[in-house]
Amino acid sequence: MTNVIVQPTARPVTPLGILTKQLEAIVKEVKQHPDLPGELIANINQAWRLAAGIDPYLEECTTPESDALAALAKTTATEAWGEHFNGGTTVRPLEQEMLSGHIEGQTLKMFVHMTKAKRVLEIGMFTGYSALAMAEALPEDGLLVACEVDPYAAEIGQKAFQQSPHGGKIRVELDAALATLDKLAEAGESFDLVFIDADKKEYVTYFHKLLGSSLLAPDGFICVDNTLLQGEVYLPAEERSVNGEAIAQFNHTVAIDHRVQQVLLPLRDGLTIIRRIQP
Ligand SMILES: C[S@@+](CC[C@H](N)C(=O)[O-])C[C@H]1O[C@@H](n2cnc3c(N)ncnc32)[C@H](O)[C@@H]1O
Repeated sequence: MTNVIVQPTARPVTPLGILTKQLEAIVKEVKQHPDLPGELIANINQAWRLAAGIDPYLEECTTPESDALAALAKTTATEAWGEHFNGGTTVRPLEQEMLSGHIEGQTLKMFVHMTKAKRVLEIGMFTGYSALAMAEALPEDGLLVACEVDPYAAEIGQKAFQQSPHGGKIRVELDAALATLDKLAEAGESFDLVFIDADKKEYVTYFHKLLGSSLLAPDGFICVDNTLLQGEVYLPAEERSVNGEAIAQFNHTVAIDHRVQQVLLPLRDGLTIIRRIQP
């Protein structure tokens, strides 16, 4: 019996990925109707090509990931996550699509370089891809504290960290993120860069805890993943999932908070960058 299955293709989990898949289906359908106006068919084809070409082009023009990151992405993609949850191996329903990946990993790594961060906090580590990507940009005496509640995912990450010269900069906190944040705040720990990527329903609480404690350094930045939530945040509210509603409320909370400035980048499933402008 094996607990590993090969899943080479992840399902689309970004607005662009979903749009591309839908356009692809429309292109196929249109091919069955040669009686449609030629200009309409050409426009639909062009729309599909424009959408489908973006992600491969970003991959092509971005610095390749390290061997350690590539191996970790491959390991994560071949785990039988559905079976693991059904069999009780993982405490949460996890899936390969949770991994941030090449472009977002290199973006976060670049942010660590740009901010010259020495202490990074990640809330939601999964198998450690984004943690390792950011750790690769930390100085030798830098530290990344990674919060994860699932022991199985965390173990995969820790094994991968041992294979990287940068893994020694990562400390894993295995517990519910809110408990870890309280513990870190009580210890007076502080971080130059925080990456939020755990439970969408807790994002608002993470945000308030970071700003209301020592956790976010005075000049610190917060990066928040999935702030487009597959487009649900700008599509009609009655069509939203629980996570879509949680992210819509998070985005609104940040937008009206006068202590911060923020920008929502349409990278992958949406990445918001926040900086504190007053205590
Ligand atoms: C989207 S994944 C993180 C992906 C990771 N940052 C990456 O780029 O590969 C979210 C992770 O957060 C973890 N998580 C969810 N809720 C949590 C909580 N309350 N406390 C700690 N971890 C949590 C999940 O177990 C999951 O591994």
